[in-house]
Amino acid sequence: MHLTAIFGRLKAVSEQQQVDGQATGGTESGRAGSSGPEQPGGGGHGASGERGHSGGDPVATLLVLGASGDLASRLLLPGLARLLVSDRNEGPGRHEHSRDGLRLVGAGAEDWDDDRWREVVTKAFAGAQEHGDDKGWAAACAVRDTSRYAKVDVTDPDALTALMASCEAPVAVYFALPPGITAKACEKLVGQQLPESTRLVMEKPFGSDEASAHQLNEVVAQLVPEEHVHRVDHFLGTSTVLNIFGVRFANRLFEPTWNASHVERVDVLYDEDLGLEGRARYYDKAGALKDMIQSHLLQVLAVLAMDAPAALDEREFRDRKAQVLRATRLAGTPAQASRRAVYTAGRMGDRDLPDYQAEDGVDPSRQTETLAEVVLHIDTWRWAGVPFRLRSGKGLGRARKEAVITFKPVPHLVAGLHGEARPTRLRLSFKPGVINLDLMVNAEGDPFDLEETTLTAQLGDSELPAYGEVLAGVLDGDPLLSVRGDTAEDCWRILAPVIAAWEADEVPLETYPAGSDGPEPTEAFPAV
Ligand SMILES: O=P(O)(O)OC[C@H]1O[C@@H](O)[C@H](O)[C@@H](O)[C@@H]1O
Repeated sequence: MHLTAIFGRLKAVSEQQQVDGQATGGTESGRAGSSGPEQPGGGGHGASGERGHSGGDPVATLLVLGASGDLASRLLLPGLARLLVSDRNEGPGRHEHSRDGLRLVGAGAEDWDDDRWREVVTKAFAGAQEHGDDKGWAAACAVRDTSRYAKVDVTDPDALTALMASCEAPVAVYFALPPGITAKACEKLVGQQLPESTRLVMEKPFGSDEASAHQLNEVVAQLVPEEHVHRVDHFLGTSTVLNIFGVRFANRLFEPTWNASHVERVDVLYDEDLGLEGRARYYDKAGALKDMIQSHLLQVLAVLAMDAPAALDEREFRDRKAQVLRATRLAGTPAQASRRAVYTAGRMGDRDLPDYQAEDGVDPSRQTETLAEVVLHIDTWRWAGVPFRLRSGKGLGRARKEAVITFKPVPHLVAGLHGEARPTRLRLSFKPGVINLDLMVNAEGDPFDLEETTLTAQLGDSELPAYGEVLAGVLDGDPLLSVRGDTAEDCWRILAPVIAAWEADEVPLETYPAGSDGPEPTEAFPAV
């Protein structure tokens, strides 16, 4: 099922609840999303970001800082083009804002002119034409042809605010920049007058530990209200992650069993058959734990484990996610509940991968892991004692990207049924979008023998790629799918003991040949 379809169905409920909330004064309008002051003093933000409501004013200008970078050309601009050619302007979706008249401004340190920038935009937009009709493509072309470029030093607050002021408001400022530069640019903006209703869009990692994330939240809170901050986690924009809502909350079958009484364990796996792919400069400093688990997989865990929100609006949804993450902790000591490994030379598919530590740009003394696993517990009535294992690695033989919910065995197997009753497993595959339900049934031939079978539902292609979905939220002024400030801090807090133990070399760095299934399974880290 598509995200749009899910949202389409749930929208009516959400709107009704918002109406009810307004009528009864029931929206708790003082809830601060992040730590830090609730209403910033220094910035010139307007009051349009009403709390408890998804969606504010649609954005008039998308200002991309870091316009010449890889993120802009490879993900952002193609995602924008797909959004513009899609029929999302006309629903059924969460919002029905028209994006006619959207302005796109690229900015960066390069001495480019408008033509040079438009070449980049043209190239990045080209692939979207086949996904839309003539009207959609005309809308994308209009944005492309009116886009402009500005040279700017983003750490010069006067220059940056002057550029923002030259754009039609509301402006969404997308920091497609390394996190250190983004943080510096934000710090410099404190005390500056920002245009009305400015949105700030920031990529992962948000901070480098709990304290720095907290500090950055405090800086950002002085610039704009929390609802105007979009901390991007593109996994929240993938339809297959969002389809977890459909499975969980639109079926009577699963929700009553979605708890510690019936679930044995939950595994969230993101095994990639990719190597470094030229990203040593970034990846060797991050490693699998910070690159994937600290951000993406904890978000997936939150969506899998949260209580049902009353509505899919930013406050309800993000509150539910935050509750889960606040209750999440490592299931034991780092030595018991975390595992790290690095790939050695091997053959992955039809290519040879060198030893990770021999790759260009890798510093072997850093002991960076290319595979990380952690086991977490969620200390709530719903999940007490259930292990949630998160694992992600590169250089693996098989790309396996799925959440596996393993249910407990039946309490008693009826005498006379032969064979082993293996536990029911629900496997939600992120790529491709497939839902599998492994069940025991009576075998063909002998009706008293048991055998396992799998029911499979193939999910259709999503209308938008993840960055198209992320940008839809940004341009609609809806932070629903972005990470709230308190949650960004919690994700660092959860993994802090692991990071410290790995830095102190208290957990051995194991190895696995590239192209294999990773390190050998153990009791704490079993194969599923
Ligand atoms: O499968 P996707 O959508 O490309 O997401 C996975 C990627 O997510 C990125 O955020 C990580 O930096 C990459 O290392 C990873 O490969």
